[in-house]
Amino acid sequence: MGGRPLPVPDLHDVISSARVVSIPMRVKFRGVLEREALLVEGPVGWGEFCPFLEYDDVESAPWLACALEAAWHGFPAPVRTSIPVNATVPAVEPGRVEMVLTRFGRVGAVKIKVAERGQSLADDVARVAEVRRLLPDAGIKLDANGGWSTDEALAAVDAMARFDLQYVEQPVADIPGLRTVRLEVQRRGYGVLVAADESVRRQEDPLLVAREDAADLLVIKAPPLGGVRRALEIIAQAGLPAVVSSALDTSVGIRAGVALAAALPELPYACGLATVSLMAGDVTQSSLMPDAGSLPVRDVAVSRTRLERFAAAPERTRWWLERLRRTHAVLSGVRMGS
Ligand SMILES: O=C(O)CCC(=O)C1=CC=C[C@@H](O)[C@@H]1C(=O)O
Ligand SMILES: [Mg+2]
Repeated sequence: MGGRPLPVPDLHDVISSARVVSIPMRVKFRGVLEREALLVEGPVGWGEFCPFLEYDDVESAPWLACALEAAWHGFPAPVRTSIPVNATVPAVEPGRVEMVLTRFGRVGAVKIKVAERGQSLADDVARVAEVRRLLPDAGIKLDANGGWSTDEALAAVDAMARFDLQYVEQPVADIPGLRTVRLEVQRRGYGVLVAADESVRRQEDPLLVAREDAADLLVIKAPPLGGVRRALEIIAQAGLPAVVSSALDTSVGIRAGVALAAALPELPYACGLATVSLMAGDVTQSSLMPDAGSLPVRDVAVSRTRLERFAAAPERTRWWLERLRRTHAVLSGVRMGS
């Protein structure tokens, strides 16, 4: 698809600068309490390779392409200087919502995790109600990570539309289900939109959801799509509004998301790029954290001291370097951006 593939640097050059970090989370997020990432330094800066641990090498290959783009090629020209961002509230109990929100400072929008395994609709309603109570004017979006059936998704929208929701992200797992939920929510007249996330980033064809008219907007993460340039192409071809979101990365990975959001011709919603606020550390002294609801579009200077402080245990470092070797082999076979 699209533009000229970027050359993949030699494994030796990639591995020689690789550093593995393990950063504790302040709040458990998607089951993760320690976020591990491998950072590489190339001729133009640092890149972050942090596919989730359960991903295989083929699924991880575009994540490496994204890291190598950042470190060896840099980013396309920005069209804006700051990016509006949302706070992200994990599936915590209502009593912890205020503490989580405090970490983000003043924001104009909040994304709330719902449909967590082991929790009920009543738990979701209580969490969303608490956010609405604390922030009466904020834009609210929900993210179910595909955790509902279509009936459950419709019941959830019935129960929570009164909180004035902007959109529900990936209410159900599959594309036909997403389309059903989208059309039925539209028919019920709630004015709540349906966004696709996993149906773009974990789908062999990231454009299928758009072709099937199954979503009103796309939530886009640069790493699973193979980097900023490739993500820009996919968004342009999809022809739908896009919200750029993080992969729960350090400020180095967030920088790629910021570059993507900065290069998009339109940016109608706050982006999910404030997640460094959920972490208890970073690899830079000047983290990409929100100030008055926005992130600046700027580079990130990596601190050697912090790479040391958060260095992963030797066996985890070995595991990541092996993963890097295997993924590099996959990527060299398919070429970046192809
Ligand atoms: O979009 C946001 O507000 C923050 C990022 C975020 O929610 C996610 C980051 C990484 C993994 C995902 O489970 C999750 C998501 O599903 O969007
Ligand atoms: Mg999501």
